Amino acid sequence: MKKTKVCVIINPVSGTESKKNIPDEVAAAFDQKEFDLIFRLTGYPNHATEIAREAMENAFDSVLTAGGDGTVNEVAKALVNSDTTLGIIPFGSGNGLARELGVPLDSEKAIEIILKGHTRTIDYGVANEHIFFCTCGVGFDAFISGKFAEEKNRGPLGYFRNILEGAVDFKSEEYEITYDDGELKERAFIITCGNASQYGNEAYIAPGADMEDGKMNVSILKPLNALEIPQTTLQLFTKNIDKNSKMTTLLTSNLTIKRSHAGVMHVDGEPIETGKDIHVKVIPRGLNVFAPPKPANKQKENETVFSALTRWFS
Ligand SMILES: Nc1ncnc2c1ncn2[C@@H]1O[C@H](COP(=O)(O)OP(=O)(O)OP(=O)(O)O)[C@@H](O)[C@H]1O
Repeated sequence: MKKTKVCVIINPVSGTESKKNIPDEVAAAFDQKEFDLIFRLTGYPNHATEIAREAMENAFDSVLTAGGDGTVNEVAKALVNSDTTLGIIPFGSGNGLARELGVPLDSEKAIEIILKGHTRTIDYGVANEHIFFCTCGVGFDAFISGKFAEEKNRGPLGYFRNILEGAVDFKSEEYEITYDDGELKERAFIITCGNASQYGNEAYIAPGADMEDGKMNVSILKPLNALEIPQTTLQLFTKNIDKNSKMTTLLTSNLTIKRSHAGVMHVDGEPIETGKDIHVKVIPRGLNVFAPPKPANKQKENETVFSALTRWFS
């Protein structure tokens, strides 16, 4: 019988936890009579894309990634529109795609999900030729992603420190936005295109987004004053930010953002320098990924502060 070929890509620097036991954990879980396993460590940024492309060209059935959203993005963008399935063993700081798909953050349970073999085929987005799976955008979040890229502490504390420091330096810009049903001009603190509903870390910037609807939810948040920040932060973590009076939400498959000068945007949390104009589109159902079945009613459940805190600390 032909064995199933599985390539496991490990990013040794993502997140805060050690990955040294991952090869043993995966090798113990997969029956070697059924699976051919190879393990590869990434040595530099974008190395994961090269490894995943090689695996795809060599007819690997699946590529598993032990890393965060940056590594998942690097692997997944090599696998789009192919028969090779992505598996996620979350080891990042934000783990946005894993959380969005209901993949457990515990590595043993994530491996179980992969072994169960249930897959989903999700949409992905392209922003000026850069592929994303969760979110891309401009404004404060892109500014913070640039600061976080230089941060040594990759955990949530590093994020919080950068957010607090960034709030002092950041200036909102004016944008012209064209989407499927019209156009608008807005000064914005954040413009986020959500294929997924969250950035990662359960921060729900686009609570209504669905990864299988062929569309993105665009969240445009106007500049906030100091008194509005606590409530907006609470709404971000309780899936209620779409109710904020400063938020406009668009549902679209294409979007153009024009700004007065070139600058940074983020793509799945990674900062990228790009031009004045940003074109974003959704490619429907382009990535196969191991995940638990989608809940029957993926209507967003609003959360209480208590349930959000429980999720964070559990
Ligand atoms: N050997 C390496 N040395 C330095 N950087 C690497 C190496 N291998 C991969 N990278 C880079 O590490 C970066 C961070 O990885 P990743 O995004 O997976 O983790 P994270 O930022 O901690 O998690 P998350 O994106 O979920 O917040 C990626 O941009 C990737 O290109």
